[in-house]
Amino acid sequence: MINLNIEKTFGFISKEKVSAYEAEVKAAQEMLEKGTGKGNDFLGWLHLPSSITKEHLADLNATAKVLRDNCEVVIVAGIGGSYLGARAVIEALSNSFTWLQNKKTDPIMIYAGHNISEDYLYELTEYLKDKKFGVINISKSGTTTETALAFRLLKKQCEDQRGKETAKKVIVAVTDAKKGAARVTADKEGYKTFIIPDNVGGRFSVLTPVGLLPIAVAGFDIEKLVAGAADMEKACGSDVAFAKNPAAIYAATRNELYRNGKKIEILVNFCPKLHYVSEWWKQLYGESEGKDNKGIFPASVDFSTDLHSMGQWIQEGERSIFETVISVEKVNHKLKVPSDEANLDGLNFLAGKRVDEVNKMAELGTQLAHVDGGVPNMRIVLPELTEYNIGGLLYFFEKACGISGYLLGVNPFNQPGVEAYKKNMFALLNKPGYEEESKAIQARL
Ligand SMILES: O=P(O)(O)OC[C@H]1O[C@](O)(CO)[C@@H](O)[C@@H]1O
Repeated sequence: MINLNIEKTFGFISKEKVSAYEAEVKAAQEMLEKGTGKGNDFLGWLHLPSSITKEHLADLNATAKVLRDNCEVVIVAGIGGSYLGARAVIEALSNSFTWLQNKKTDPIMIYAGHNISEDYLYELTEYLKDKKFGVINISKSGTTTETALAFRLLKKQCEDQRGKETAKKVIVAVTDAKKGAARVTADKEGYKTFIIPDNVGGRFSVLTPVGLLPIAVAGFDIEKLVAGAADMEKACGSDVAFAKNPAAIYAATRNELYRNGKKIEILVNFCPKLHYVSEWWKQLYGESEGKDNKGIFPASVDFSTDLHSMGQWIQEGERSIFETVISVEKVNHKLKVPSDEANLDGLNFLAGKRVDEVNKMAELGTQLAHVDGGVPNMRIVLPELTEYNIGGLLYFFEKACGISGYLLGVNPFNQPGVEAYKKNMFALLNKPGYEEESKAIQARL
């Protein structure tokens, strides 16, 4: 279970002011529970962990086995909420170099449909030429251009390379029950499909088949992931006292910081495996809160890597930021710094120490330096990188996001702003149905 510490924000905001959010948070929790707030048709994530059945997990694991048995590479085609959650979990739990090892017990997971780079797609299709590959096509709307484009290429290549019958077996669709082109194709081709519930938005969908299927295919235990999320659902429940509820405290603290001019939250890790947890978190908070000309800007850094690039800005730039650090208490492996008689690099003062001890001192030193430099600091401790803990972390962030959005006074469950670029792109590409927009945009060029 995670542990949240907000002590190092108290030089900047007061404990009393955070505690004073209790009533506001209670109201936000009630809006979520009773479905009386904005975006109330998208609350399916709220009690999702505790409602996932054993049968559903067994169905996912059975499909994952088909892909694992028949594929050396599996492509997860999706964008935003339709790939970030899966990638966040898979990368957090994977050996950093698995994909380079010769003896593989799990399929290589590759992501596509999250960009429109011709080089990326060309290089991917080239790489796949001699591979037994499968595809998980993930799109809630079933019409997202980036994903549909990649899937068109991958479907054709899979059928050409592996034959239509095998392709049918190794292509799985995760999409809406009825709507969208991905559903039409899956039904027509007879693919195995999983449904994304109507009332779960993309960025809250990691615990639906959107995240669970790829995570199971990659070889991780989705039962433990869901168990961790379910325990966190309890720990962050509306019946848990404000002071003991981590989602409530996190939501209150970040809103109090925002109201005091801290407009940017930087999610920090000291473990590169967590890079995609930050990417997932950025979409979750960015799409949920960045609207009506309001919202904390969610940013992220990987330390100590980025201390050597962004560290200067964070230490001495404009004081409009705060940090939320995810700290992993216990690493998976042991590696000690060797001693060296010549000591040419002068590192013998570290000899015999675990590498993680050096990392932890970098973490502590950074926290003290940044707080001294005027950066409020929250700390989330994860006991270990396991399915259970990651499941808990993801649900914690989701619950806090729902509360935080209501504290901010926005609808945390829509994303009208992302349509603007799509409309222009379709107009520029002369998509049927966009004739008027095409004319108007051409006149502006
Ligand atoms: O699952 P879909 O419908 O392809 O959408 C992918 C992503 O695109 C968005 O709809 C934004 O356009 C996100 O909210 C979503 O996670």
